[in-house]
Amino acid sequence: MNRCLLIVNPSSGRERAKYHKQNLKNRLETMFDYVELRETRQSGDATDWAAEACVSGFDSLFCMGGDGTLNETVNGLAHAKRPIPFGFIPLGTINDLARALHIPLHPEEAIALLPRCKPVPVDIGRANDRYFINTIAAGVLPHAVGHVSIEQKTRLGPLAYFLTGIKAFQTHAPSLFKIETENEELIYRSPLVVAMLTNSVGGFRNIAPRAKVDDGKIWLSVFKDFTYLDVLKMVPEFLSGTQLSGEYMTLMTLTRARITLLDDTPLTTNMDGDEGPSFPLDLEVLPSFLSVYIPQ
Ligand SMILES: Nc1ncnc2c1ncn2[C@@H]1O[C@H](COP(=O)(O)OP(=O)(O)OP(=O)(O)O)[C@@H](O)[C@H]1O
Repeated sequence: MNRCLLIVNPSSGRERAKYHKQNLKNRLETMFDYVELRETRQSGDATDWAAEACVSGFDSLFCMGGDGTLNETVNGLAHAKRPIPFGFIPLGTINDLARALHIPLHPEEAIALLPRCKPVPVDIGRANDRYFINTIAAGVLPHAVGHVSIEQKTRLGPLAYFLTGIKAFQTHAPSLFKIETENEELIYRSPLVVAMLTNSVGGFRNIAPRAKVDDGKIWLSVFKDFTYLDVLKMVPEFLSGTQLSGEYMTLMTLTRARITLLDDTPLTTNMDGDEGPSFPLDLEVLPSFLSVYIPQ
């Protein structure tokens, strides 16, 4: 018997799950003999249930929620010895992984496509003792983005992050980072460092457009220190979707790195849209570690 666990975060995406969960369960029941629906009540539920699903006889796992729910689910799967294939229905504001994997951003469309989905290998990243599937970032932008309110997200969607970021650059102070890779040790003063596994960051594809979910690489972008005028100059390039030039950032690929903050001023990190681990960061890519249901 084919068993599937469905994890739904009822609070994600302005509480829209209630409109889609039954439709999603019905659709999954056409693909699996048994579908168990569980709704999260608090932070940590999705991680615990995903880890448990891998050892209690479930064959696949689906989740519906925003990037936070997705990251929690990935962390549960990553801690398992043998992670089961998983799929997700995006409900959040940005949904970077869905964008990178061409999963429709509208839940109804994503649900309708499920019978045409197959599990394919996808890289994940480790940052200290946690895992990410999209990005880990540090600097003025992630710091400001972490303070975007639910009201702003509801009113403006992804634009809320963009406008907050632009505003943050006006008063930014760059930080001093040491980046130790497999081959070298680099020192940068930078307002923003982003490690990516996919080509979508904050809904934009300008930083590492050639990144692929299964290329076995972390794409590390270190932004150069720039003035507010530079930021204004960058806006049209950013909105047009073309890759940001070397004038604004240094882009490198690696499989592991240690990033140390050399300043005394503390800096938070943002991992897959929520607060991430503290410095120093030990990053490593785990190539093709998870199987994710993707439309074929
Ligand atoms: N029943 C619940 N009520 C409130 N919060 C919950 C509940 N279940 C889980 N959570 C927490 O909600 C957090 C936010 O969820 P998630 O990121 O999926 O939604 P979102 O904030 O709407 O999406 P996004 O960040 O992409 O805009 C999760 O990290 C999780 O810990």
